Amino acid sequence: MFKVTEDIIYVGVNDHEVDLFEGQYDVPNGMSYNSYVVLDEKVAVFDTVDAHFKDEWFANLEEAFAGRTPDYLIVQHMEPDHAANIANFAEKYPEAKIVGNAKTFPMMKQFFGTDFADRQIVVKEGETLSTGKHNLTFVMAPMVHWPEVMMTYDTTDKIFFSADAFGKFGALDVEEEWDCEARRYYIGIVGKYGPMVQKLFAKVGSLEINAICPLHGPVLTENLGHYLNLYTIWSSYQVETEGTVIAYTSVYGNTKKAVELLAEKLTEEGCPKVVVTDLARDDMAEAVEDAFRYGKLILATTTYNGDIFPFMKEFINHLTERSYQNRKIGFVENGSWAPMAAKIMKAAFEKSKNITFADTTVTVRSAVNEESEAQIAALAKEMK
Ligand SMILES: Cc1cc2nc3c(=O)[nH]c(=O)nc-3n(C[C@H](O)[C@H](O)[C@H](O)COP(=O)(O)O)c2cc1C
Repeated sequence: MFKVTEDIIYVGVNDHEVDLFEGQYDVPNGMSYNSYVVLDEKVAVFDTVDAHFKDEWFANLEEAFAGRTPDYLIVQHMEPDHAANIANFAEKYPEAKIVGNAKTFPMMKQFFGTDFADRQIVVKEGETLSTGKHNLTFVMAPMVHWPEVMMTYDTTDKIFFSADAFGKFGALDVEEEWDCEARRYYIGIVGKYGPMVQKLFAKVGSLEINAICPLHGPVLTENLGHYLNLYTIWSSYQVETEGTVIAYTSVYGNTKKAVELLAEKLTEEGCPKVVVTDLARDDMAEAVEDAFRYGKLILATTTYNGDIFPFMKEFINHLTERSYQNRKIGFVENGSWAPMAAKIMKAAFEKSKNITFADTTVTVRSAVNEESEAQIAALAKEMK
């Protein structure tokens, strides 16, 4: 627990047990599930926490309440890592009203069998809830990243409660820099919804904000421009860092040899940053994060039973599913009798916006030879 401001207290929890966050993300430094209390004439609680942390969260609440009882539970997001304890909270604090929007309560009924009809406060865009000194204005943020998400601006302390936006992987009791795990989190969880993040920014961009209180990761209190700038880049699918990612798969090492040679040539050609990732062994979410971070991408894979290798297929799907765009892509294919991987990979991007393709395709027939070496040198020149 800690004070965000004089009246706003952090009452969230850290989770170091979670094996795969949201069922797919490896989170070596765990996760935090954030919840906040506004202690004013009235007491308001922002969101609950994951089901496994009811007792710890209740203990934090009681400590923060210091003998008072809550008047409101504000539900900004219904995903179970935040909403799992709504019913427990409602039972423990029967006087508290549940604040949500028109999309919140039907989802609540689905998860808990009740929508607390007699205790609802249904809010709309721009409506304000006063707790006394604090005026809480609600900002709808549909599909950032669920339909019912809303965020809240406290006009008094100028605090922006940002739901899942501005969150990151990693518990709060682990010291780590923000950008990498926030980028992997954003691209993975919010990446598909860039246009909705842009719509949200159009609404809140002019607000004076002293701190951002997300539902995961640290409360952001300094240099807020840095975070807003990154979200602007990420949500508009722009290149954040100049460089070239080589994402590859290789069964017996020949495609890998081609990739290693290509990485060398790229560096010789003055490429500012070369990132190489083995899609079968490296963290897939990290590879996806890198593909969105840098401006150029080389996909290198084996032809595999007349198709492409499974990890490459999965990787490309992660990109196209998140509206991967505004990038340049090059291909390295391997095939021992009928190489066709480059054609298949290129076709996967036919609906993607503003993608340019390198003129050179590297075709390795089983193992690198003089011909494919020359193609590798040519591709490096195009993709540096
Ligand atoms: C299970 C399996 C299936 C393959 N299917 C094809 C194929 O359909 N067409 C083809 O030209 N090569 C095929 N290959 C050969 C690979 O594309 C590639 O030439 C070979 O694995 C050497 O590359 P590597 O050392 O990077 O794995 C296959 C390889 C494996 C292991």
